[in-house]
Amino acid sequence: MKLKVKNISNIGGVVKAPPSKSYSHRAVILASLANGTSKLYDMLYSEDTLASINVCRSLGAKITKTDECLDVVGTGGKLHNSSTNPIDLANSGTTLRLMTSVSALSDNDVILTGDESLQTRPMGLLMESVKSLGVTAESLKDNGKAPILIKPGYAGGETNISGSVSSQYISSILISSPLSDEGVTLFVLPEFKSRPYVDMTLDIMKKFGVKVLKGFYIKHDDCTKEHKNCRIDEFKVKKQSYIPCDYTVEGDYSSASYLLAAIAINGGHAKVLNLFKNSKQGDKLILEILEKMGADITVHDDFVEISSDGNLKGIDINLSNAPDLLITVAVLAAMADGTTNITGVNHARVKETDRIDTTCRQLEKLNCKLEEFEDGMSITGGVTGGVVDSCGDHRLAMAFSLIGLKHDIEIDNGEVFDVSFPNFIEAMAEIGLELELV
Ligand SMILES: O=C(O)C1=C[C@@H](OP(=O)(O)O)[C@@H](O)[C@H](O)C1
Ligand SMILES: C=C(OP(=O)(O)O)C(=O)O
Repeated sequence: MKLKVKNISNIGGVVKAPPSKSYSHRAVILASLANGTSKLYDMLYSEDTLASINVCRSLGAKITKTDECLDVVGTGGKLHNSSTNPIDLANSGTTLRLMTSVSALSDNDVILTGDESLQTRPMGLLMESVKSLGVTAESLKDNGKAPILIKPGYAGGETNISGSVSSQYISSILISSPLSDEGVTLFVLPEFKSRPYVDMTLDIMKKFGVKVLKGFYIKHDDCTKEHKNCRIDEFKVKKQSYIPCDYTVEGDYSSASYLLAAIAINGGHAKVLNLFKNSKQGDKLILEILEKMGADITVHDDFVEISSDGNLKGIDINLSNAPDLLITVAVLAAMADGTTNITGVNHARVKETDRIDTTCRQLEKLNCKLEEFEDGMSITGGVTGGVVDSCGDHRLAMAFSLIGLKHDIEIDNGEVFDVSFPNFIEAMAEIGLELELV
């Protein structure tokens, strides 16, 4: 279906950010591993988080959605796979990565797979790293990708992994490690990308009663100024149990980036509720980005206020810790004056799509001047209207719809926002941008 603008009226107002996708995945997985009943409030029910709920059910958690919350009776870490078929995780990289290590706690085989895009997501480093922990995870097509067969058994011990491809591997090992036979010591080798997602993992593990000891070393041989190429992080997780917890999911800064960017591009004033000042989400960086581009941002304890006159300027920005902002920032750049240089996002090439490639190709269709690099892109402001394709990537569909504030745009395969932000159309309408699927 095509996503396009139906009407634009009085851009601005008050809107609630949807619940965090990353915390929703983690909440249901940790509650499923806990010994007893957890109540999860304000969960995101999107295609991706439903994949996590479904796989947790298949592995033995009793999960009921009530009017108030998601009720999860956990397994105490004693998993059993009731599914005789491969478990379909649809488009969700987070579920595939986090559940690969967790599935080794099952007393029978588990096969995890997903849609065509998910079957392109790299899994090799994770499978290799958990081998040293006594976990057998193998790619059934022998290409380092899903479908992945995970055998029972998780001894624990010591292992290391490069942080340069996906932080989800690190979160996966951390989440599963307290339930291994002897606990885990994990070393993360540089460069550690998307680190705030691991901070979020540690944050919610603590809420579910699990302690992780953190340390780091500097390996001075090839030390650079920022230490980013010589820091080795260490995480020590003793054998311990998850304690059930009543947990409320905070708002999502990645999803909120579309709401905030709409105001920045068009001009206007809005309050976006449910965004917390002390959040651990790396995508909070959108606030700094918008401010640097020329919007006025006020951060309150639990909401963000934005004002803009619609005049934005290009900036230099490293998105190594906030790769999900890439397409939002690229669209902001295309609507700004001057040049924006985006760096640090080689890992955005292995997401739902190769996001550097897909974003550049779609912007080119709108006559945007840009240069593509291995780890980012340089974009000079100025676009026309036109027809683009989401390439099946939810963030591409949502970000490109913002161009509709100034130009006629149609996004083919535009319905994919259900992956992370099912009420995207309703939320955008609340701030005056009425979109439709035709
Ligand atoms: O752990 C998570 O919840 C996520 C980690 C990030 O992936 P990488 O660590 O692969 O960059 C991010 O892009 C993804 O949307 C969600
Ligand atoms: C990369 C993303 O998610 P995942 O890795 O869970 O597919 C995303 O939501 O942009």
